[in-house]
Amino acid sequence: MKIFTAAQIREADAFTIAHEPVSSTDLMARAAGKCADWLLDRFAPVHPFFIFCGKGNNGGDGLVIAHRLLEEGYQVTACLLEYGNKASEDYIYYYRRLQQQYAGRIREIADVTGFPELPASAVIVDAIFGTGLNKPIEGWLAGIIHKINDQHGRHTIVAIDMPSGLMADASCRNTPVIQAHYTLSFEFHKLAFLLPENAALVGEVQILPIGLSPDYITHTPVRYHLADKEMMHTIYMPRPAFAHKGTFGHALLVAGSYGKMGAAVLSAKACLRAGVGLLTCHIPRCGYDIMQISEPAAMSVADEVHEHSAHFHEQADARYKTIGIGPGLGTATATARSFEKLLTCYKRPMVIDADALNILSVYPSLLYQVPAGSILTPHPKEFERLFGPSANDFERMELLSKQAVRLQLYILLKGRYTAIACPDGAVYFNATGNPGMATGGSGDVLTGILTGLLAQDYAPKAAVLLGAWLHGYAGDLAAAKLSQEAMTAGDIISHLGAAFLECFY
Ligand SMILES: NC(=O)C1=CN([C@@H]2O[C@H](COP(=O)(O)OP(=O)(O)OC[C@H]3O[C@@H](n4cnc5c(N)ncnc54)[C@H](OP(=O)(O)O)[C@@H]3O)[C@@H](O)[C@H]2O)[C@@H](O)CC1
Ligand SMILES: [K+]
Repeated sequence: MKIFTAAQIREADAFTIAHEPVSSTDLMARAAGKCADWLLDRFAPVHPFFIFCGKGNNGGDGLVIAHRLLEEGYQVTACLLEYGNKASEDYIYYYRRLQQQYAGRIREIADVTGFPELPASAVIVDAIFGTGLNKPIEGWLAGIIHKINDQHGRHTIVAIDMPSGLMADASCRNTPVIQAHYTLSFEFHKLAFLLPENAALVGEVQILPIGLSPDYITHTPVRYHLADKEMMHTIYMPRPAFAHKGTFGHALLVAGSYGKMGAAVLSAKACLRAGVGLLTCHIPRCGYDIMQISEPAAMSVADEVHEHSAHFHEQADARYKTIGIGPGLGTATATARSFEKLLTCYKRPMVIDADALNILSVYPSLLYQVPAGSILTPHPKEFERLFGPSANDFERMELLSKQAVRLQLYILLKGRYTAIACPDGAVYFNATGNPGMATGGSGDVLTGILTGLLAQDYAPKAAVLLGAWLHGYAGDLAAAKLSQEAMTAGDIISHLGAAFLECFY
């Protein structure tokens, strides 16, 4: 699914009205009607509704919703905020209709003292500002936003299109924004919904299709995308019937050090479960028995050094389709040196994670040696160590995309919506996964999966999109069976098979 900017959403709106048989008032009726359907489905008539409307088209949506709920016999107060702006044409149209039939249900509010007393079990609908917000909310309107937020623990707050005060494409940190329990948004996700800094503001997001022009949607280029199942079906490659283990590549995993062999084992198991043909693990001498016993399907090569690996560059030759490096590796100087040498001799796309990323952040010039098309998988702290801090999440997304272009790498930034930046600057968000995966070893599993997919000849972009999707999907299956609390990284691996089956069989 494409993620459009606020300006593009306005364009899509205008394009639809110009090219499809729908007027602007009808499109508003359709969009707001979808919200009303959702509200009617969710809340019984015992809930009194307070619908706060601004004077643009978001407010117009609020008026349509108010009218519809009144028609259905609900108790509704339409709270119209009179802040001096000229109302939009569609707002005026639906205001007149409401005024004609339900004048008694309209309440005009011109300052904070006009904020209504809310009875128990009231539902607040926020239709104050949507994509047209062009500056932070100030003055008494900000007071209304605070008053609504004060009700967050007592009443359900449903935002229409966006929580008022939030901008689709820019940070609103430290400005007044509605804290919604639900956001009912039209047709597309907005970038703002996918960034951690807004997690407490948007609540649960419902995307409601409103029939915007498919022509516009298909032909308008965007930077941001939300990965979906449909996309995975175009990526997944079923196995040929006459396949043998040579068909699915030989991967080298460079991982583990004294006290951190678990990371190497998890990564190896995940790589095998992702379908690699053959796997060799380069591990420190101390980890040899551990790996051999924990994962008999993997071959092991022990380093000369006991506690960490320092000679893996000697291994890295054309036998290996790809290399996954980093989980539990440690950052000993000898390890860093071996990594540096590996980067001069091995030129295929590889997967770089954890301590291998930490080595890159200590020796940033090595970043330029990383083979084009490789996949880096930092969490936010590792990302900051590599590329520096950002003032907010929007700037971090810019930086992510810029660095992927500059270095010609895939950079996967872990999070609730993991963001994957590509060498052409495009960024894909992954929506699978859950907070149960915020647990030690989860990243090592991802490295194993990505390495396994690259070895099977998935192109790096396909591998990183499919790998992130499967990792999250398996995590969701594990959480459904075991709970988010009780699941461990190993459970992600043991649900990978079910994830493949559910998604592709
Ligand atoms: N996408 C679609 O296809 C569809 C979209 N629809 C709906 O339209 C919504 C977008 O409508 P919109 O463009 O009229 O903008 P909206 O957010 O209502 O506000 C604009 C008003 O706010 C004002 N204003 C701005 N900032 C301000 C501030 N800080 N403090 C005070 N005032 C401020 C601004 O004034 P200005 O600064 O321009 O003078 C203007 O008066 C969209 O979110 C969705 O709900 C559906 O109905 C149909 C299908
Ligand atoms: K709103």
